[in-house]
Amino acid sequence: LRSPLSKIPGPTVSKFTTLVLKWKEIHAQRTTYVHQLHLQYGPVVRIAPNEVSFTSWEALKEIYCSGGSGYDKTEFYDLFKIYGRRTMFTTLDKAGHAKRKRILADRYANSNVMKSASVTGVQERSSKFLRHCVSSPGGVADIFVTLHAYACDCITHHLFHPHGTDCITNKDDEEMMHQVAADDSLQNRLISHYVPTLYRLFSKVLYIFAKPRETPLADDFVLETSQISGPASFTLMSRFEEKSSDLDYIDKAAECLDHMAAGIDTTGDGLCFLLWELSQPRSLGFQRKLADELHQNPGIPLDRLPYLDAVVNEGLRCFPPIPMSLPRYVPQGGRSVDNFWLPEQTIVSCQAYSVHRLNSDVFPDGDRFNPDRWLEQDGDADRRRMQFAFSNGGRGCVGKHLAIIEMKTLLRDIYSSYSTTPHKSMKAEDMAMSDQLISSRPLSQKCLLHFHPLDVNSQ
Ligand code: HEM
Repeated sequence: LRSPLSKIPGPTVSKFTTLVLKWKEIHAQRTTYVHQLHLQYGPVVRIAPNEVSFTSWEALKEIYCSGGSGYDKTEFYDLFKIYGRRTMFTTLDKAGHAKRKRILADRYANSNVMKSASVTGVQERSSKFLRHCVSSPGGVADIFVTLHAYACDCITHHLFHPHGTDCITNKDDEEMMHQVAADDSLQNRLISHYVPTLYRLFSKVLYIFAKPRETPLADDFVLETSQISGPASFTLMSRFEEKSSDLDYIDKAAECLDHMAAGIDTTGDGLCFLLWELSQPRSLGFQRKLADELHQNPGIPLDRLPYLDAVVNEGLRCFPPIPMSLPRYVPQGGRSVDNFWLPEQTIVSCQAYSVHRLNSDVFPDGDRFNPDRWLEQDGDADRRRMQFAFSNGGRGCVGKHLAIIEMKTLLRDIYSSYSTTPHKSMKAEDMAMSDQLISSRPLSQKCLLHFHPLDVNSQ
């Protein structure tokens, strides 16, 4: 009550306990709970005794960009350690993170991602995705699963080519991909994080009710594949061969598995929500505009298609695959964020879902899917800096360029030749957002779409 945080708006319960927030987390509803609090209390909300959530650009810049990579991460990221090791994603402090990033970032730079061998690999996998969907019985495909397969094939291509997966057609690879993507360990992992002693004592009992994360097939795949020499020169593995003295064998495998996990659900679910939205009757006009742009510009490079760019940006704005808070600690000495003084070690964060919907000066009518907003010259710079789907600053997504190429290639392939509509069995609730540990997926874990061939001549 006497903490400097007592002046921050928020529900009374936040002054006394973290229990309500934890309850919402365990029930996969953290993002919508925090969003409701922002709607009620404004851009700065105390969500727990030692935790504050923000939505403004000033706060976002301070927390994630100050000093280059913003404030240090909290122990929440310990939950994502792999083989007991810290990866670039799970390194908490600035110095450790910068050291690891110097080794890895090169292979995710746009100039490397855009190399012909890299782009051709994505293109082949996108064509395979489309062939698979349109040859499904009645032209109806469950894109939720197939998009994960596509994303897995693309990321493993970038990590290991020519030893990547073929989840779209190979059942064993698909099963391995499921272990990484269909993760139902939310409750188990949160309990291990919040009550570690209890967890150690009762983990066997807990196992019956809440499964831990187990990925034996993916572990084997990565441990084996990351030892094969002679990978293609654009891959992360080839970078590891160049820098072989900097990381040991387990560290390299941990990074690879981490990038697989980071690249499957995010790109897969982001595309899933976007294709679902484009298929709705309310969005068919946007789908038509996209198809028109693609027909009028055959063979034009992906980065010169403004409507395609607008559709991808609007998809990521409305349905950010990581919609929830990215927690950081206020550094030593405390800081002022959005005009509130916060003592050191206060947990602060922004969540993309709220940043994208509540800054109405930048995104008017923020709940509405409207790609056209990205075509307006006015406010363009503000919109792009508030695009928080990949986070911002030095700890923003390293896989951003790869993810964007995957998304644009697939959208171009689909809407150049097909239109999509939802299957009649699908309901809006099926596609409600279900929070996982850090990302969010469609509640029903299925998304059935009809693929209708376009009559190109009548266009
Ligand atoms: C649409 C797709 C994607 C979205 C929306 C996305 C989003 C994000 C976000 C929000 C972060 C910051 C997380 C945090 O601070 O806690 C992040 C970090 C990261 N992402 Fe992505 N991501 C996507 C695809 C990918 C892909 C394809 C890869 C493959 C390598 C990848 C690898 C990573 C890694 C390694 C980090 C940690 C970066 C660091 O700490 O420096 N992501 N991503």
